[in-house]
Parts: sequence; structure tokens; C-alpha cells
Amino acid sequence: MTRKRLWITRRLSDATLKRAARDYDVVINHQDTPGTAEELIAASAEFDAIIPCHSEHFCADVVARFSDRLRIVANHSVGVDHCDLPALKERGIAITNTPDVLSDATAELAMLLMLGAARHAVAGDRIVRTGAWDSWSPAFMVGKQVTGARLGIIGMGRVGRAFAAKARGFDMDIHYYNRTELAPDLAQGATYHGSVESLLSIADFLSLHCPATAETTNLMNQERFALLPQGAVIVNTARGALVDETALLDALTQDHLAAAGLDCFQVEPGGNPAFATHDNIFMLPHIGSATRQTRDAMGFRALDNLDAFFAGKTPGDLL
Ligand SMILES: NC(=O)c1ccc[n+]([C@@H]2O[C@H](COP(=O)([O-])OP(=O)(O)OC[C@H]3O[C@@H](n4cnc5c(N)ncnc54)[C@H](O)[C@@H]3O)[C@@H](O)[C@H]2O)c1
Ligand SMILES: O=C(O)[C@H](O)CO
Repeated sequence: MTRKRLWITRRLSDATLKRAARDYDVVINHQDTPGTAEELIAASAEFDAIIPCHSEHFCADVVARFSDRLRIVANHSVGVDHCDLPALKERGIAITNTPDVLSDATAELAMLLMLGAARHAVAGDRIVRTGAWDSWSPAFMVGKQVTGARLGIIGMGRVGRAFAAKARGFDMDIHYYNRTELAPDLAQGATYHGSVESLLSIADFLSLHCPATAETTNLMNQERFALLPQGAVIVNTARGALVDETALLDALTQDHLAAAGLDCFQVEPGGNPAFATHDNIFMLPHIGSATRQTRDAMGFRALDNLDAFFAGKTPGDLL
């Protein structure tokens, strides 16, 4: 049987690339640059399958120009906001993602951002690193305690629940808003709120874990930041689209919010230059799932989906 042709748009983990080369006629973008619209369109005529990352944008106008050869887009990501799902499905192209395997790594990063934002990690690191640490006082760099505080989670899915599990280790009082209330075995004692507004009114720490959709664009806007208790801390490891960044900056500069921990930005790569001068914003460059073991697991999960598809089975993560 002829081997299926596979395009891998970015430099995935070595173990993933090795397995892909064993089983497919694979072309890898070793330059590791994001695939452009024209490259995606050309690839649709040359390949049976693509493994993209969230850096490749399958917009409706791009998909409309696809050739018929491409059969499956097996994403190396759980988020699929870079893909127009109806447009792909309408063309008969299967689409999969990589859930579960990155939940712990992403929840770990959310915990890092929450702790770092609450305890002045950015300013603290800088003054030690630059030799500017020349005094100490009991009032120096006093932060906000995480242990025992009230945590609000928006989007109590796989990552949200993994984050809640880690927050329980800090004895946090966990509350959540989700489209639907979770069964008790999933909620694990977390308190459900029937509206975002109700959750915000009690959240000393707020962590976002829902997908970027039309409904969640600018989920956190000026009115909603105002509902948070004074001195709250917000963490975003979901997507930049969820946060109105101008409203966030206003809430921080007016001292309504104490700090923010951000892995995701409206513009990526690059982030928001207006954030750069604010020490109470702890920023990381979209590395939520970036651990070695998780990268291997994501690559293998994408390949599992491809293998199932070409074996005539339903891929485990078919969307
Ligand atoms: N920073 C990173 O590297 C990184 C890594 C993994 C995931 N993510 C992001 O996290 C998101 C969540 O991943 P997941 O695996 O937990 O997905 P998931 O589908 O398991 O969970 C998402 C949850 O959000 C809820 N939800 C959807 N729309 C909502 C809305 N309008 N209001 C409230 N809740 C809503 C869903 O019901 C679900 O419970 C992904 O879509 C992705 O954008 C980012
Ligand atoms: O959605 C995801 O899987 C992460 O953001 C990495 O792409």
C-alpha cells in the first residue's frame, strides 16, 4: 500500500518526527516558521494529511481554495480556534485535536503565573538580577497570599479541572462558572455559579480556561473587571481573545486589580507592548503545554488520530 503523504508544519518533538517518518511519507518544515495561507493551499494538493499547530490558520477563505487531496487536519493542539471547523467539515476534511495530554502541563503553568503574579516575581527577579536590591523592610514586596484564598475558574473543562486539583493543594476555596454544572465527581466540591457575574463578585483569584469562540471574545471586559473584588489577580492560559487588553491595563493602573499572569495575548507572537512597563504583569510566551513529556504526548496523540483515520476507524479526537 502506498504510504500517505503527511506535511508537518512545525518542528515537533524528535520522538514524534521519528514515528511520523516511520509510518508516513513525511515532509517537515525544519525552518519551523508558521505555515502561510499559500503554503496551506499548496499543501492541500500535495498531501493527504497535515499536522499543524495553532500557528497555522485554516480560515474559511483559505479552505475554500483547497484542493481535494487533503483528507485530514490532525492538530497538534487542543485549542482549535485557528481552524474554521464548519468550512473544513463542509469540504469533507476530518479534523482532530490533542486533548487531555496537555492539561497538567498547562495547569502547572497557570499555577506558576498565579503565584508569580501574586508575589511580585517580575519585579523581584529584576531587582536581584540587576543588583538593585539594596534594602529590605517588612513592607518590602508584600504580595497577596494564595493559600486559602477564593479562586474563580471560568471553563471547568480538562485544564480547568486540572488547575482546580492543583489549587486544592493550596487549600483554595474553589468556585467555577461553566456552560453547564459539573457532576459531583468532576466538581470535587467546587462551588458552581450560574453566571460569570456571580463568580466574579467573589473571585480573589480568577483563572480563564474556556476556548476562544465568538461567545467568549472579550469575555473579560471593562464591566466585568469592575465586578472583581479590589486587589484581585487574573490568570489567562486560555487564549488572548478572551481578554480586552485595554480594559485589563486600565484595571491594573487604577489599582482595582493587583496583578495579572498571562500566557496568551490578543497578538501572538509579540504580545502587547503596552504591558512591558508594568511589573505587576507576569508574562510568558504561550508555553502552557511546553514540557518535553507533553510535547511527545501531543505529537503521539496527533499521530494516533492519523493512524486511526487511515485505518478506516474514527479517530479518538475527531471534532
Ligand atoms: N496556553 C496554552 O498553551 C494552552 C494549553 C492548553 C489549552 N489551552 C486553551 O485552553 C482551552 C481549554 O482547554 P481544555 O482542554 O480544558 O478544553 P475543554 O473543552 O475540556 O474545556 C473548556 C471548558 O470551557 C467551557 N466553556 C466553553 N464555552 C464557555 C463559555 N462561553 N463560558 C464558560 N465556559 C465555557 C466548556 O464547557 C468546557 O468545560 C483550549 O481551548 C485552549 O484555548 C491553552
Ligand atoms: O491549544 C493548545 O493546545 C495550546 O495553546 C498550544 O497550542
